[in-house]
Amino acid sequence: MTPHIEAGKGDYAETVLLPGDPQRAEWMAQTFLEAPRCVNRRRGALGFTGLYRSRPISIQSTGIGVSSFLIYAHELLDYYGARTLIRTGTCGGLSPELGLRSLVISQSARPENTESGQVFGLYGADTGPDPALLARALAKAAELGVQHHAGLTACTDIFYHPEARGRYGEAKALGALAVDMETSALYRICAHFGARALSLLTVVDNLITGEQADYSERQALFTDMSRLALEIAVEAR
Ligand SMILES: O=P(O)(O)O[C@H]1O[C@H](CO)[C@@H](O)[C@H]1O
Ligand SMILES: O=c1cc[nH]c(=O)[nH]1
Repeated sequence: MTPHIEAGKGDYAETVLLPGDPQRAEWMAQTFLEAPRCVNRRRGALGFTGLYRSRPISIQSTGIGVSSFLIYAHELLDYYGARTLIRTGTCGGLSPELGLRSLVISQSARPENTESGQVFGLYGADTGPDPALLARALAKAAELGVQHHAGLTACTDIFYHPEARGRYGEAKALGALAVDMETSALYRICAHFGARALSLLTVVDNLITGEQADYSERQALFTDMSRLALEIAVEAR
């Protein structure tokens, strides 16, 4: 076990899907995995291991923001031997085309994180997803007929910001599609540990139009993202 995870060594698969929300982790495990087993309940950060297409896959919730995310990612990579981390997160759309339920494949993440951004400077240059995982995601999405947007995403530490909709000017000028609170950390920490990373995000609100998905209806939005992540995961070796 680790300070934040009660599972034993060997309880996690080498490939771990990472939603922020523990309820999404539970829904994904119960909906898509065969014989899902809960391996972590500590602090309510639910984690599960089961089978998808006969291959062991884990799903671990990571909480909100880089600080929480890095604790789970670090312990999975450093102690549990995870080699592939695929985030299945939510995000806010940064252009009107990114309506509710749009699926975003993050091809690179621009950090607006404060302290963690400085610490990540110690880890080396900016980085993105594993190229092979990204290529597989694009191919699988096409094969499965899953509509998606692939491109730059922004990553922030601050959900409620005084500048509200006026934010992300620079990122938007660079073409950023959406914003979340963990993807740049995922790409950095996996590069540091020599592991593979990819971030898939579903739009649950739009910062330009102001539309928002109701929490109670959200799970229905996550089917495409979850299936795509699992189809990519079973081929990750
Ligand atoms: O739904 P998750 O995966 O937690 O992702 C997004 O939702 C949270 C904010 O509501 C942040 O963690 C953000 O990145
Ligand atoms: O980080 C996030 C996630 C969802 N919606 C947002 O506006 N930001």
